Amino acid sequence: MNTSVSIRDLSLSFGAVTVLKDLNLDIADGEFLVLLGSSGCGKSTLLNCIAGLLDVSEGQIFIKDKNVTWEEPKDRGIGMVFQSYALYPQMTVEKNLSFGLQVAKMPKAEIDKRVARAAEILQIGPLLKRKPAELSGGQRQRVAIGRALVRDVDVFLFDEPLSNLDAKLRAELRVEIKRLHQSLKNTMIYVTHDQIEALTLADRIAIMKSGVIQQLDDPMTIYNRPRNLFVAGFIGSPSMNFFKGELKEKGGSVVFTSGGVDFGLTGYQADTVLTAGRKVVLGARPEHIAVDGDIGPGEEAHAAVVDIEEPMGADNLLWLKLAGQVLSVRIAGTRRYAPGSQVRLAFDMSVASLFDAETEMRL
Ligand SMILES: Nc1ncnc2c1ncn2[C@@H]1O[C@H](COP(=O)(O)OP(=O)(O)OP(=O)(O)O)[C@@H](O)[C@H]1O
Repeated sequence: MNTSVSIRDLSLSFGAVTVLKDLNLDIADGEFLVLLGSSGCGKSTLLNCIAGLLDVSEGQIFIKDKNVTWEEPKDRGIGMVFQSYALYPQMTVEKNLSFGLQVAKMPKAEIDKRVARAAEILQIGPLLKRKPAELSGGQRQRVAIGRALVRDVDVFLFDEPLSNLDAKLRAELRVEIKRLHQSLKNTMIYVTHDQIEALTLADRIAIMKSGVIQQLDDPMTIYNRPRNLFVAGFIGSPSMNFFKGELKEKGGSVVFTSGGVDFGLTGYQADTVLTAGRKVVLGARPEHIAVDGDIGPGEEAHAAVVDIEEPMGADNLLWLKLAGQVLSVRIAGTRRYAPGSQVRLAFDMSVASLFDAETEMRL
């Protein structure tokens, strides 16, 4: 791979607290990489190390094959977009865009060209004479992106750029950022705790927990083949269903058993040999369980009872009881079930996940 950013054995501690430990990560030229994790997992710290806003304790950072570990932020070829916009309040939008270039003594004609191009790409031309206070949150964030854009950087760094916006605007700007990446093809590293942003924007997602990357893969692999229980539970809304149980021998093959109910594992794509006696957790996403009429001929089905339903327009989320456990199943919004209804359920094991109960790793 043609590497744009390379992080080697990076560690960072604040006093006695180690936030990042021996972290390695290669980001390809033109890639959209999302750092995803809950609050405090170290994703902003990692981004700030790449930006040069924090000194690393150990390790090295390369951008375009150049060791930038101890370079000033301005010399790294990066542009950063923050959650808080960080615009100069007393300057017009135009001045906010051009100021950095003027300080760098760029010729006026070139500055004008770049500002005009950024304004066109981000559709902020009519706002150039306004000050930040006269803009909406979404417009301010466009200006903040424009400020990185005019600098013509190799790598864009985004730190939760959409967090301060309301849900509708967030969805709109998410699409714009994706469009921006498709047209510019720059390397982009994007920090978020929002799994929808991660799944929709990323070429690859690095999911972090306690300063350690848990899985680095394309969104569909992360969604369909989570490496461990943490990733499986973090990605997906509504969450994946988890059943505690164990593997057992039945009629010459290994099945999963839980609460006295046996589930055949036909179609399961195991990474390791499945051995009877092992304590495991079965994970099944709500849309990977078929109900009644959706069950194919000859498919193994189990009796369950509807507890409640949550109609959401396009989808209906059924909460059911099976083998003494509660699970959720997503069906079409037009299909309705009264509480107490008896239904049949079939699990699609080809897209299910099995985890070792002790190590929590995928089997
Ligand atoms: N200057 C600092 N001094 C001490 N600890 C810090 C400092 N900055 C961050 N930390 C700690 O480092 C850990 C990682 O912080 P970081 O901001 O990278 O997390 P994050 O995943 O980006 O979370 P958030 O989404 O809340 O910003 C946290 O436990 C935080 O308390």
